[in-house]
Amino acid sequence: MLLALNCGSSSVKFQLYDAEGAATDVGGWLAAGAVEELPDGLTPTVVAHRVVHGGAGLRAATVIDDAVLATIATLTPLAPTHQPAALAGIAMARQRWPSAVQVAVFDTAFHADLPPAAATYALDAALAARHGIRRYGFHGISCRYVTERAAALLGRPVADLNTIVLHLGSGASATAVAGGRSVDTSMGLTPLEGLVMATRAGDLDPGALLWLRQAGLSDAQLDAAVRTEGGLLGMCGDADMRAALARRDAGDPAAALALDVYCHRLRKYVGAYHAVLGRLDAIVFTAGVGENSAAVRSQALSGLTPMGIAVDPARNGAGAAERVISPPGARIAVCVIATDEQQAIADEARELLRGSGQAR
Ligand SMILES: Nc1ncnc2c1ncn2[C@@H]1O[C@H](COP(=O)(O)OP(=O)(O)O)[C@@H](O)[C@H]1O
Ligand SMILES: CC(=O)OP(=O)(O)O
Ligand SMILES: [Mg+2]
Repeated sequence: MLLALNCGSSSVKFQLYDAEGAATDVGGWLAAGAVEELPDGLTPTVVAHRVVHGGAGLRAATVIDDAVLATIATLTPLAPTHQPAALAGIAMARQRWPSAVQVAVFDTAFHADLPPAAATYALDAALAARHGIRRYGFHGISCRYVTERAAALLGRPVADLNTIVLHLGSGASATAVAGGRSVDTSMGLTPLEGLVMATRAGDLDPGALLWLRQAGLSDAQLDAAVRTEGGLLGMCGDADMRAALARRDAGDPAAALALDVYCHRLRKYVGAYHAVLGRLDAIVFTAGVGENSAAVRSQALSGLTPMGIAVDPARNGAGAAERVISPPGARIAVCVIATDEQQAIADEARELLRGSGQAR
């Protein structure tokens, strides 16, 4: 039995898989931090954990030993919303199932081979190297999974497909995937860069932080401004997209502006990544907002018909978990694909253990 554990910023998602790799009926989610409340009676032989940041040292899924654990812990300052939850999950699992193999599966791994032109920040090279400042990228577990599912849906090999993945959950990111490889992604050194998120600001002039520091904000206040009190929450008072949409539809101008900023940022990344890829075959919407909000999907891609990108209003309404929502015959397929990070974590762990002969 393999237990996949996804200790996230807003929840703990878990799923148990049998020896054949099929999901059992033991699975669900708990509130963030409630990892101790996993059901009794579980006896996994493998526990596979989602770890958001692997840094430069952990570039692929790996069995967790003390050295790996120490490396994961050193990356906490670069992902303070996520890394402590993963460490707590690993500590709990090691204590509760001491003979199980613990595996870490990294959000950064899918982006480990980003082209240098996309991974490098234009800083003093020695400074950047000394402090490990480069683009790592996140949501890679989800990106890889939905890219493969989209290729299957469209009946084309992953290797032939150029895709933009829009993972829109609490955290949100855009990724350009060329033939199954990540070639650019909007999150960077940390999961703060890029799109507008529930409470994270995303792209910001670094001068704004310097200016706010000049104005007397403390380190903790600067952190809050961009990580926990920005994004949708900061602009309109609601972090939850459903609430923001309801407020906009009821005529709240702050919510309307927040939605406009959110969708404008998305549209800008779609255009940028179309240029990065040259030829674009598919755009994939996934995660809580991407899977469930027809309003965000249509607003984000509005006005792009001259680029061959359109959403069919009838298809954009509720429908199958994996479906095409562009008009029939469109040059660029727009898809909705429900992500399944637990399944992807389980698959990657099983692949690793099969390779090292530890599968069971
Ligand atoms: N029907 C919906 N319409 C709009 N947003 C939705 C809907 N359902 C869920 N969401 C949004 O999805 C987000 C959470 O996405 P999810 O992928 O579960 O996040 P995470 O795993 O990062 O915590 C929340 O902001 C929530 O408002
Ligand atoms: C990396 C990241 O931001 O993850 P999440 O969207 O689950 O917060
Ligand atoms: Mg998530």
